[in-house]
Amino acid sequence: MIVLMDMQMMMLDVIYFILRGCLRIVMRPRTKDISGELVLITGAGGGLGRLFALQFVREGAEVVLWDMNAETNEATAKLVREAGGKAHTYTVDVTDRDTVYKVADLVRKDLGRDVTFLINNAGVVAGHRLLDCPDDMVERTLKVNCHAHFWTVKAFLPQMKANNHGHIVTVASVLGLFATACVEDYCASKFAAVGFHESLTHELLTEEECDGIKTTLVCPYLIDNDMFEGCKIREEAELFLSAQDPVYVVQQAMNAILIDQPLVCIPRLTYIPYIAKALLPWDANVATYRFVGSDKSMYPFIEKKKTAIKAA
Ligand SMILES: NC(=O)C1=CN([C@@H]2O[C@H](COP(=O)(O)OP(=O)(O)OC[C@H]3O[C@@H](n4cnc5c(N)ncnc54)[C@H](OP(=O)(O)O)[C@@H]3O)[C@@H](O)[C@H]2O)C=CC1
Ligand SMILES: CC1=C(/C=C/C(C)=C/C=C/C(C)=C/C=O)C(C)(C)CCC1
Repeated sequence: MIVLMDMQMMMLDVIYFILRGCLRIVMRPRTKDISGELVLITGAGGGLGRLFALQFVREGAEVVLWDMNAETNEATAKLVREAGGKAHTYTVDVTDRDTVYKVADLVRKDLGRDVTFLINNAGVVAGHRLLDCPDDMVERTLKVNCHAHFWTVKAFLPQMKANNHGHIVTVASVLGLFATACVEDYCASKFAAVGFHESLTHELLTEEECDGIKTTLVCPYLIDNDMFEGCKIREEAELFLSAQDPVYVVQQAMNAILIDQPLVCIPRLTYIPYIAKALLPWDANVATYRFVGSDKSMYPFIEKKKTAIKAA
């Protein structure tokens, strides 16, 4: 009897959330006010990290910038200050667990307050085919794109839990939802980051005293910057799915964060291959990947990397 009542409640919930999801497509929910929040961004010296810093400051937040490159990190801080915001820089290699914990304590001591938003954005890719990829590069990708998320979340979640307030953002990739050839290190690390993020989200949902801590998984498609320079799908397909403007990607991610959206794929078209992967037979997916030229999309990227290494 109880199971039937539970099932009825569950079905009502499912219908309610589907309808709410549809309504949200046409009517944007109210955004939350993040003025005064303390936002920590990893990989803040780079493309998306820097843009995230500027967007958060525009929304009235204060930013803590972590990057292993002190120079580029300072350059981000300078831009933030020129925009009228407050920025605090720390040189941190996020793969170094002890440093992450030590600097997390230092941030709390220096600023006298808790980090409320954590943006796990730092990311790398080896850019070699599997058999040409040095082992230490494989390890580095997994450490930066996945392991580091464990260390930063373990460092800041206790403060968020104590206040029942916070937001954890994982910048993953569409390559954490479906894969393509020749980026094994990257896909493995991003699939792992997605798994970590989802499990963490479920853990927070099961703990009542954590209902004030939100999570957002950001999965962008190829971005028009240096990281995957050369990556290309079939020309005709590029008319529908081109490399994304980094500013647009960060704006879309911010929109999702501000309405506590759990997952955002950028652009929206990339939800289709994600769903198709689960629904279609493997070979049917392979046929579509071949048709749009995504099976060999990394070849020119890897060639470019090789040429750059030879030239250096
Ligand atoms: N570019 C793309 O096409 C896409 C990127 N993404 C993801 O978006 C995120 C941001 O990428 P994007 O801005 O394009 O890349 P960038 O290379 O421009 O930025 C990444 C930043 O992370 C820093 N970083 C790397 N390793 C560490 C480390 N161990 N500790 C601290 N900081 C580190 C880099 O420093 P340094 O410059 O010194 O190496 C750099 O400043 C990444 O997670 C990436 O995987 C997702 C989808 C597409
Ligand atoms: C595999 C695949 C595609 C191509 C994906 C590519 C080329 C993604 C590149 C993403 C990058 C570089 C992400 C970085 O984090 C399409 C065209 C969507 C069609 C469906 C399958």
